[in-house]
Amino acid sequence: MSLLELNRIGHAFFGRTVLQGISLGVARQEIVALIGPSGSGKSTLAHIAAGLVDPREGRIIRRYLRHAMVFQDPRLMPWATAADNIGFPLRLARTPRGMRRRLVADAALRAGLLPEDLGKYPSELSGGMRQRAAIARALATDPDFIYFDEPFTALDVALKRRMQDLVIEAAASARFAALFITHDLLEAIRISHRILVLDAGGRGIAGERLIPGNPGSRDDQAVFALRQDYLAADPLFAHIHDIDERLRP
Ligand SMILES: Nc1ncnc2c1ncn2[C@@H]1O[C@H](COP(=O)(O)OP(=O)(O)OP(=O)(O)O)[C@@H](O)[C@H]1O
Repeated sequence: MSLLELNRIGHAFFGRTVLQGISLGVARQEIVALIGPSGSGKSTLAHIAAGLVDPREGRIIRRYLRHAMVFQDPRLMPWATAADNIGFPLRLARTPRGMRRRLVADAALRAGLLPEDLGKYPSELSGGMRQRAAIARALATDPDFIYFDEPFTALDVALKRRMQDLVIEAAASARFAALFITHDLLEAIRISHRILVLDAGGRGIAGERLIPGNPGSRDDQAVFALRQDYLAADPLFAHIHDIDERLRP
């Protein structure tokens, strides 16, 4: 049974249809990448799935216990240290201070932050460190589902790769499921079990591909080769680099 189920979701902003007839499911411990052209409604769909936006149509079934979100912008509070940022959702949940400190330290370690980084303010952290703090904040509450909304788009290639590995390792050890939104096909192939492609005109899911092997077990050559195959020969991926506003009627 899926942890997250979307049934025929539709949405419009100011009368303009953004999403139509979107149905998808994410199983326990499954990482599903959602890919689609810029403006095709990926973020809107993640916001709807997470309950931040009410859809105009459709039904959402959430069977997970706790979700967390990681956005492209780390969204850290500038006046709070990394530790206080990471611990913020725990504070909201009234987790006792001692336990909070332990959970923050553990999440920070898993996200690749050093103990000395925890006392720093966001302005004292690099872009990569800030994103690590955002991931640590997500991991701290021990979610069984995480929404990632293009979290690494702003990072350079080498850092992006390290952050992808971090997510792959964290997902394997903490056993969370994820909906991972990206417009980077290579990232989708590296990180996910399954790729869903949004229709370029917003009319549902155009199709899906199961990626052979498990995230973390695929060698680079296979990942690059699969990306080449998809881009060169698979019609499902023909429009993923379009800007959909130009395609819409
Ligand atoms: N709050 C809003 N009010 C009005 N229009 C919106 C709002 N949020 C998104 N849109 C519009 O809905 C469409 C889909 O936006 P969305 O951000 O979901 O797409 P996306 O696929 O995530 O794009 P990108 O890959 O560029 O981030 C866009 O045309 C966008 O301008």
